[in-house]
Amino acid sequence: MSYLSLKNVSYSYANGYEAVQNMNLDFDLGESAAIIGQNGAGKTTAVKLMNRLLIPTKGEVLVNNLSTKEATTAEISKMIGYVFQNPDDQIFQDTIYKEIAYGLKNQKLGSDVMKNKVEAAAEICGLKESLNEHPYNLPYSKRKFITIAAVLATDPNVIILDEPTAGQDRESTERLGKLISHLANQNKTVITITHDMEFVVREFKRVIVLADKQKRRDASPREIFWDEELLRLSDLKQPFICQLADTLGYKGILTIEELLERDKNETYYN
Ligand SMILES: Nc1ncnc2c1ncn2[C@@H]1O[C@H](COP(=O)(O)OP(=O)(O)OP(=O)(O)O)[C@@H](O)[C@H]1O
Repeated sequence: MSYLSLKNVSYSYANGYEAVQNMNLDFDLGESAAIIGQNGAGKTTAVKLMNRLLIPTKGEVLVNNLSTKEATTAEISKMIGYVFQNPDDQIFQDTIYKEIAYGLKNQKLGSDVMKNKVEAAAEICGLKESLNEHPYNLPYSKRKFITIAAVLATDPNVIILDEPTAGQDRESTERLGKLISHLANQNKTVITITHDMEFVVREFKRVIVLADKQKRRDASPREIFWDEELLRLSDLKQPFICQLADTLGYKGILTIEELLERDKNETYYN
């Protein structure tokens, strides 16, 4: 039994527009995945169904065997943390400390325990030195880490990140990669929506492609990024290294190391 399951899930918005159609997905604990797809494919709608921000119109979402139709939002958000695409939709406290601590308020923790949890989440997000600052004193890229820290502090088993690399420089993108590995080592599940294909190749072993409201494929990055028909039908592009390898006539390459190795062997044998 998977920890998180979408079973034949469809969702229509109030205006009648169906954004997710008959979707089936399963996630075990410790299993991370990237969700990719064109704008409007239904990615954000799908993840909002996972944490009960939306409730399926048809089908069922089960979290640890509990249907989101029967659970409260508070029950589900203890298990599934969601980091919004835009941090400014999530930040409303006047210090970073208070922002990270906010989700812990109902847990009736002693102030020392609370402080330890806030500091641990801040540390991993590179914010430990800024806890007394106003969130808006920090640039957008760091504000995104404030919202990640606020979710991590509540210690959910599943963390959903919506476009985490958007607006991030290389250093912050590397920090995100380390964070995802760290969470996987703690048996957490990280589900990341992204348009950043290089990030997908570096950080994920499982990729889910959504197109036109539906799941098109759920496979490894190599299978996804060398499935030319899938990419064409889903209007997706290969990562740059795959494109370069393709131009050189090498199929199935995913990383620069693999490309250099293949090129060395070809040169050697020729
Ligand atoms: N509140 C809403 N009411 C009606 N339609 C909506 C609403 N929110 C989203 N949609 C529509 O549902 C479809 C799927 O939107 P969704 O945000 O899930 O796509 P997405 O794959 O996350 O896209 P993006 O990459 O642009 O964030 C889009 O056509 C969008 O316009």
